[in-house]
Amino acid sequence: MQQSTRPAGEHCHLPVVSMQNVSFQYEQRTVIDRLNFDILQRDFVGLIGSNGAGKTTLLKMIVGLLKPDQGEVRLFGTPLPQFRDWERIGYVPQKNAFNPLFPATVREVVLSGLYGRKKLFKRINRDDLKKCDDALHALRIEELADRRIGRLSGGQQQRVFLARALVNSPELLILDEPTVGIDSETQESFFHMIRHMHQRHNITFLMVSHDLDMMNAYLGYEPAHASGKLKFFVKHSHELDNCAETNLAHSLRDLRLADEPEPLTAR
Ligand SMILES: Nc1ncnc2c1ncn2[C@@H]1O[C@H](COP(=O)(O)OP(=O)(O)OP(=O)(O)O)[C@@H](O)[C@H]1O
Repeated sequence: MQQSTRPAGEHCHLPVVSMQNVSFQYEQRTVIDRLNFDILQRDFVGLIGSNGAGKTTLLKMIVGLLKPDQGEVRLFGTPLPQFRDWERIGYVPQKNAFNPLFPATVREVVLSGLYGRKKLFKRINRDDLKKCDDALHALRIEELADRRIGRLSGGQQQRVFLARALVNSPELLILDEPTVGIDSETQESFFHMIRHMHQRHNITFLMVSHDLDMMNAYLGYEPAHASGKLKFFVKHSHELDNCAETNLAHSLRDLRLADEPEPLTAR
């Protein structure tokens, strides 16, 4: 098994996710086998693998929904069992499907991203509403704010979940096939937006996608690391030895899905 060899620098390349010798089994069947891999600040990691390769399982372990059978996961340097700063992480799970009768509005779903795991009953203040409006604006769904989530199309719901993941201005955004069910124009616009977020907004990405064209165009053709059937494609937002540009603007307000997406080309 290959080990990740990239250096973790001292400045803006500290490990955001660190996986050491991580294994996971479902009922005696090994899905992840002694994985060693670090995601550094401002990396964009594209995770590719065939159906059943263990991609979703890995993401669930990183967000604490599954516990590794062996090895250790650290988030921002803290062992996962002790990690509490969940607002630093935005997660968009795969295939969010809502019962049409589910009563929450789009605004309520996006606001629920602010509560995190420790502030379930937090009162909503003006600042929260502003953050929500900015997230709705970024995903171009302001006009859906008062609609019931269960009555939206799959693609519209997906945008709502992205807005929910962005509402805390997370440092790490984890996306599990985020464009499934979204039309191809919106997909291009979405990729354009996340590339922009990666390059200009100091966000680290871990994204599962079956869209090889997009992955290859942005992240190249050679995976930086492979483990079992999982392949990790990595692009850092700048040269690893040039951290001068660390203080980038980080504002949701500046983000917005483009009307006319730019063509998808490698930088
Ligand atoms: N709750 C579960 N119980 C038992 N086996 C499971 C469970 N969830 C997933 N698996 C199995 O573990 C393997 C990895 O599943 P996982 O969902 O992580 O794959 P994936 O790479 O995300 O696949 P896909 O591209 O199809 O989404 C699969 O063989 C799957 O059948």
